[in-house]
Amino acid sequence: MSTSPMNRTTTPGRGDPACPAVDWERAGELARESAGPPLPAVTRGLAEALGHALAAPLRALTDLPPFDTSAMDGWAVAGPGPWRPRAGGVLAGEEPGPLGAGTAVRIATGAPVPAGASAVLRREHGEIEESTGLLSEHPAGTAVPGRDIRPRGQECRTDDVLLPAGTTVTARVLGLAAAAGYDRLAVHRRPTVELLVLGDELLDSGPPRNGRVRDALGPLLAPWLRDNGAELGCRRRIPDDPAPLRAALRDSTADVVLTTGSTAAGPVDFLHDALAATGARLLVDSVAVRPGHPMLLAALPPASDGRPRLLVGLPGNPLAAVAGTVTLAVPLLRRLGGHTDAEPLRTAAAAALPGHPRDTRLLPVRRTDRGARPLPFDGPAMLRGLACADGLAVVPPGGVDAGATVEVLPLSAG
Ligand SMILES: Nc1nc2c(c(=O)[nH]1)N[C@H]1C(S)=C(S)[C@@H](COP(=O)(O)OP(=O)(O)OC[C@H]3O[C@@H](n4cnc5c(N)ncnc54)[C@H](O)[C@@H]3O)O[C@H]1N2
Ligand code: MOO
Repeated sequence: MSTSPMNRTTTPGRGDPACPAVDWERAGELARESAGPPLPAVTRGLAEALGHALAAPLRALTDLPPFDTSAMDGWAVAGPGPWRPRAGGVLAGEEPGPLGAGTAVRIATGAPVPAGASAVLRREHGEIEESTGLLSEHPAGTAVPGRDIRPRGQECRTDDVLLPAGTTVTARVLGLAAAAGYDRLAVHRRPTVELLVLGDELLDSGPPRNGRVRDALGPLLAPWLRDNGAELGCRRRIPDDPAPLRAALRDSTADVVLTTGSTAAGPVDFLHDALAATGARLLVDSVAVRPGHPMLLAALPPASDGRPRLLVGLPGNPLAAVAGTVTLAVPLLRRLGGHTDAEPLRTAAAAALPGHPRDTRLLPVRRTDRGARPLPFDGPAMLRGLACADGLAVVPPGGVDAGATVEVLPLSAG
């Protein structure tokens, strides 16, 4: 009997009626459950904390604003006018002396308001009369007590919880943490990921040629995974040969190994065999979703230091791989990294969204004023629709009528 790969007939685990495809929602739950508790907390400088999840609530280390602050350029005034202006002025960053009743001092936006001041009079509302040298307000009654003063503690008091644990550290969170006095943050360690791209037909540069195609998934997945809190270590191509794949699965020290391709029953689809040979345990072996149904999740034997290791097998067809990413990889990585799950987004369907007879369908859509609009070029091997999309509609079996509500998984702008 020939040993050519074309003669392989084994399809371990697949198409087996005793082992049906997992329901789409359940697949995401299984991915989260397989993560176990989030990875341990570590301390990081602000810039390094970007993309991690907070391991503890972010509590204010100060009142904000930390002192009564001028909201405008003008004069700090004490009591009703007219006022006698004091020499000099108060700039942001200075600590002014107290202001006596009936006097005023020039003040800049952001400067601490002197003790005794009752209001800030904007530059455009004050005038110094040449004859008397006194400052008066226009119109009268402008400098009511508290006007244009941001009172100490207006935004928060020391120890207030500003953000809960599990919040993803974004640029906006870094800004708030710095304002609240932080130099370092307690965050969860990010899961390390090794990305293995399978397929001898793949090219790394230039146009497709001689029956070969470009690797679209390496460039697509690396930033997508980082965006979901992964620390992407190694990204490499594995030849269509069982031995190097087995070695890669055995030797990887990453928390999560992500493979692309080789999930199905083709002549060189060695992933199932390699998992079996490595002693991996299949947790999900195909999901009732289109595209992407051959996706899989497995527990690899632990690392030498005892750390659990998981594997997500993404199908090779590019849109199917994206379906596997949002179904299994993203929930797994976010749970490992300690990120709180986002609330599901529901919106109207701007047009009928065609469904699969039995399985969930993930359909690239663009969110418009009238709801989620399906995009052309949504085949499993296509990326053209996805590149224009800002969401993936989760279309239940049978489809969604125009105007009906549908869940949408948002796609980041990055
Ligand atoms: N007899 C059956 N054949 C197939 C079935 C099935 O149920 N029965 N399922 C189909 C479905 S659905 C999918 S999805 C694919 C999954 O295949 P694999 O995960 O084994 O992936 P490959 O065979 O390696 O590749 C499939 C396709 O994708 C292209 N590819 C792979 N990697 C990349 C990449 N990094 N960048 C761009 N394109 C990639 C590859 O060249 C193939 O064209 O199986 C179906 N077959
Ligand atoms: O998963 Mo295949 O259709 O799901 O390309």
